[in-house]
Amino acid sequence: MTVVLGIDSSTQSTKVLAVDADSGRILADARAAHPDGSEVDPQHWWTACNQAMAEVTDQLDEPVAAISVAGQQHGMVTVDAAGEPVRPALLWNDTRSAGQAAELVDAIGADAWAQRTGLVPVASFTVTKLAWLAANEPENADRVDSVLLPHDWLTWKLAGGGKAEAFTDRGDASGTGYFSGREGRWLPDLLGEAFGGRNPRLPTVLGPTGTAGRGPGGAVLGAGTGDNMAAGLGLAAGPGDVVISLGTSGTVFAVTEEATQDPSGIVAGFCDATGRFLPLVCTLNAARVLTAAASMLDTDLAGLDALALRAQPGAGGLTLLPYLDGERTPNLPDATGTLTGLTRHNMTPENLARAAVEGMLCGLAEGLVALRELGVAVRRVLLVGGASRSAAVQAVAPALFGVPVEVPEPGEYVALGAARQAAWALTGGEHPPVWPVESVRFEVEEESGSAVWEAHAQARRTVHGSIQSTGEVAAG
Ligand SMILES: Nc1ncnc2c1ncn2[C@@H]1O[C@H](COP(=O)(O)OP(=O)(O)O)[C@@H](O)[C@H]1O
Ligand SMILES: O=C(CO)[C@@H](O)[C@H](O)COP(=O)(O)O
Repeated sequence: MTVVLGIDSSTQSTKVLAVDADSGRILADARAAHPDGSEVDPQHWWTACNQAMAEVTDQLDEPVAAISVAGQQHGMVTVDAAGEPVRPALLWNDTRSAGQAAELVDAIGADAWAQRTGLVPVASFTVTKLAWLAANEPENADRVDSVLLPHDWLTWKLAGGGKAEAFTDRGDASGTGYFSGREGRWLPDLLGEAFGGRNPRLPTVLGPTGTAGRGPGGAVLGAGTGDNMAAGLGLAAGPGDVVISLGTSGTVFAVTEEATQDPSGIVAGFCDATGRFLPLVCTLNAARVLTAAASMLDTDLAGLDALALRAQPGAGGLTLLPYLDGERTPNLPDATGTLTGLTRHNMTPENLARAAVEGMLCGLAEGLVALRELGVAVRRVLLVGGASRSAAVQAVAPALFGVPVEVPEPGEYVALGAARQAAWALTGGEHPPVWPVESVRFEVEEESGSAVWEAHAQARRTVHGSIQSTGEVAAG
């Protein structure tokens, strides 16, 4: 048996799966938590990665032949000439660089950004974080020898760190804001302009089956990729499939043959992990809206589900705009959440729970509309991420998305995608190994979706006006 490891180093935790490369059967799994916060010392990820890997390998009889790491996208990991982090990493959900994002858009215009990089800068993207570092911590900026993403840094650490060469893939590179997905190359001029004329070293970009050296025990290291790209690979998403992930972030994405460009900035034109493209919409507020709502209602996640399922669609007229951590799509980095429509009669725990589920899902439903507008076919939604396990989410999602929803089992598709990439790195060839994916299907049974969605859109217009992609809020 050939054993491969897939590692998912995402915002809240590291998850590791050991998989039989021939059948796709899961042999062992483990997870280790990360600290909270949008600024994190990468050493915490390394500690969690080693802890979860050790737990998995202790359960195996065979050696590990290959390893791939999938990581949360966009995080700015700055490394000095001695190979040490210059400062804690700034994560994708850190909004402090919103001002720099707006300045970068003003400098060359949203159309030029979309054409050159597939993206229009918002605070999540690495390029804006480097601009923030240059403006606010110039001494740290001067010490930066290379800039890596979380998955690049972990792969490099697995290869021994120090003098080992650093690698990335086109999927994760496409989320930096200084990479051209269509041309498959870095854009050092954009990086230099954002980073005050500095041009740090960047990792070598590998193709889907490229290898990044050898890791622990001589295991082959795959290129790794961003967590959303890995989920696409783990699910073998094809035409008509839209993946919606309800993790720390909410993401809506599809795999396409052609690169997309959306100058409105709503859909980011990323690359995928198979040589194709991954148009994606991301919200900052997903699974943690439900944990926050459960805590407010003094219950747990199962209790929140039970409450939400007792309420009627539309939550008796309550609408939650769940911008609890600010928001990226729509681009409202400084927003807070809003609950509208309260009356003495509808202010019940059941309606509050239902409004939290509907509010979170409406943010994703907007992403589905944006993908459709770019010509992406939507025949079914594949729902993954921690909150896809919620019974209330599974019940409410089909009506709001307007298409059948399939929840694949088991749940860790980012780690599974990383494992599949590792197996592909061993075999080479045009296509990754075929592994079966079982799922449970939920049909559209209620007509209530469009009314809930319209109430959400109306609340958004009332509270935030009509929102432009650059973060401007125009009354309207
Ligand atoms: N049954 C559930 N209902 C709602 N949320 C859940 C459930 N199970 C897990 N979650 C939430 O999912 C989140 C973790 O999802 P995950 O996809 O692992 O996140 P990430 O990969 O972004 O770190 C946590 O916020 C957790 O509370
Ligand atoms: O910024 C994005 C996508 O553009 C996020 O999806 C991050 O990749 C973090 O993902 P999770 O930790 O929520 O899985």
